[in-house]
Amino acid sequence: MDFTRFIRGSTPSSTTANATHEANNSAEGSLPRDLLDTLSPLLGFQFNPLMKLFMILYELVGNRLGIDPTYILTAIGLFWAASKLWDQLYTAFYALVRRHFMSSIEVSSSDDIYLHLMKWLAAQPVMVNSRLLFAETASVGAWEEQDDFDAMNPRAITQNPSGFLNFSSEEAKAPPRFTPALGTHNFWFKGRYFGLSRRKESLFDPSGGTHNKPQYKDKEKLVLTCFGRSPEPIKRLLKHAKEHYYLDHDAKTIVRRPSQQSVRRYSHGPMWQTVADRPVRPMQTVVLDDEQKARVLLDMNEYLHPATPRWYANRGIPLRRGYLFYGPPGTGKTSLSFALAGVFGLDIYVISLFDPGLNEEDLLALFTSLPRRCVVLLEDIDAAGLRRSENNEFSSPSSSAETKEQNSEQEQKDKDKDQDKDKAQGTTQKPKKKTDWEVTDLARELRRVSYAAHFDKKGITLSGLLNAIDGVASHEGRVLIMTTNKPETLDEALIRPGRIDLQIGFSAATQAQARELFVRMYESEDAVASPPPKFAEFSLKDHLSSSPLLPVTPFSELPPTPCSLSSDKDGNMTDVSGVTEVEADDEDDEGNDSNNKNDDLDDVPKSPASNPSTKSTGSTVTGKKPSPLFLRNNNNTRKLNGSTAFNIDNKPMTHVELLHLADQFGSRVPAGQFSPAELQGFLLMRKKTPRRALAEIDAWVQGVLRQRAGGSKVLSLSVQ
Ligand SMILES: Nc1ncnc2c1ncn2[C@@H]1O[C@H](COP(=O)(O)OP(=O)(O)OP(=O)(O)O)[C@@H](O)[C@H]1O
Repeated sequence: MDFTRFIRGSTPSSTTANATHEANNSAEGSLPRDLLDTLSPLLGFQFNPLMKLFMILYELVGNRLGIDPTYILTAIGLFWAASKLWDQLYTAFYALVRRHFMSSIEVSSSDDIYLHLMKWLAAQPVMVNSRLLFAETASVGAWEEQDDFDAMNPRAITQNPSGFLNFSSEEAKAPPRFTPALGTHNFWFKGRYFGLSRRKESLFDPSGGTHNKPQYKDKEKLVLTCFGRSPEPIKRLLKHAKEHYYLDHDAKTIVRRPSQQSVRRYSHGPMWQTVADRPVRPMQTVVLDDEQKARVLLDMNEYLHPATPRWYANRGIPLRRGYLFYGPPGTGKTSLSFALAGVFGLDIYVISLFDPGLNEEDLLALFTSLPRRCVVLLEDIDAAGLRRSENNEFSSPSSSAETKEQNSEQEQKDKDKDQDKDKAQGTTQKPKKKTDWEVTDLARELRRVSYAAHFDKKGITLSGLLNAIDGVASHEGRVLIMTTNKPETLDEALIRPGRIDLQIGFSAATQAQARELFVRMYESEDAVASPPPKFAEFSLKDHLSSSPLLPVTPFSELPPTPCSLSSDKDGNMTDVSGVTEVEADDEDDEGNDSNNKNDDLDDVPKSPASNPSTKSTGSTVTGKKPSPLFLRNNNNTRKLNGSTAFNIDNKPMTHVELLHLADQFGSRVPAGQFSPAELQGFLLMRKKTPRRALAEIDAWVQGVLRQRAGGSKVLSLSVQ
């Protein structure tokens, strides 16, 4: 349609003039000057700079190209309509194809699979080279940094002129992580074409999260599609991404804790969030009586065996296992929990009963959402103060009379303190007027208010905890570990058999344990860096054959392992694979070539139970010999038994010498006086100077004992 003619004809005021102009225009190439002139005052175009510009362009195109601009406008309009039509058709066609010939899987950002996929996608070259990317600051954990450092990555740490390490520019050097941006992407994987759509949606959070105001929260979703009526290729892709994610997790223990309250309750997000993945703690690094270690290891292994659930079910026993680790602070309760999780390749789920955002329903929901096999760690269970109240009802201090007692006790103490102060100042005991407020009064009042708030708080009661642990709706399959410094304060209901099946006691270090800590601190790096021990390292043929629970697993079916645990005909457990200890006996150490496995086997000391030189004292073993079990693998044993020198503090030292120093160190530490954590602290301050540690241990022991006798809880610089 010729718009110029149409408009021209529709403007009556200019009909006559048009006739003349038309003749001129036809001579000049039909320029629509008249049209514009006519329309401008009518539509007020002359006031609109944009329209003015448009008119100039309109004229220009017409004059220069000799084409009627109306044709161009018409063509653009048609193109636009065609593209819209194409869009509609494409969407309809794609929806049809998707419904009948494609498969898709959606992944929510609140799920772990999302993390797996994102990590995998970020490592795909096709994605990295994509034009639509999302950049994120990649957080580097302490252990990854170590890997970087080992690999001599250019990001290696710099030193400042004074020779000290300097990390100021470290963050700046960290490269960001690129993932596909919001929108649609396509990629090939193993010969298949996949579509990936990353979308964002807003969810209403009535809890208000941190600001306590209802708000919308963004949540992401990934949709993976592929051609074909089976989603199998996508499932394979997800499996691959998961394997990729856990590639280096074999040597890691993942630590999780409850997610934020708002995520758990309102966003339908995950109940647990990962807070750390740390290197597996090798079992041999936990210094503990071998018998105790073996007991818990064997028990846990039996419990986690795939045949166990049926055995339990057939007998109507709930599939749950609980351990109580008790003992003074710093004796290795948490360390053993982590080492156990590492041995069995389980994640650790840590719950703090002090978490103000945790109530009984949450606790139950958390236990219900645990994976099939995992370790649940409830630390310092005594400090939560869960016990029955006087009328025999289960309650926490928040609702018990105990707290009230504590409150009034404290008030009484405050009053006594005031009186003492008065006495010391020689002032007479004048009754104070109600208006004479002092700082102590204010403090007392504040405490009263905080106690009142504590009372109001809906905390976790003992019955709530018991219900979560082994109520009818409670999760089965988990291993529950409770740790406590004061087992005697626990309610017997909490630790009755069925809830706690095994109790492991920890105590201050014996001399043998002090010696072992010394060896571990200074042994060569090669010896320390043994592969993370898995359960399969312990061959349990003999044990299993006597077990009522499990079918005998043929020895050959167990994966090849660097060390094995077995029991002799008397039931004493010994190491039969080369996980051998180094004899404390110098004669044996010197000049003995222990590469011969038979020699190693001969060297294996008997378990404390069968060894007359050692004596079991409940939680610890006294005696000279260090732990024979779980100590180190064949290679390390070879190194340790040999007289090969390794460098420590740039000075050569043979293992024989190290063991000799360790013996002396152990004999100078009084048994049962220091926790392994304290000894570790002392050694860490001298972590590269074993000879200095030996020279200073006596002074340290005397200094600490003296300070303890003086009631001091802090160590002076001279003692440290
Ligand atoms: N038996 C042990 N063997 C090896 N290291 C130990 C042992 N006990 C303590 N440590 C060291 O001491 C530190 C504290 O240990 P851990 O946290 O396991 O003690 P804990 O008994 O759980 O203490 P708490 O009761 O205060 O929680 C850790 O660094 C650990 O390596």
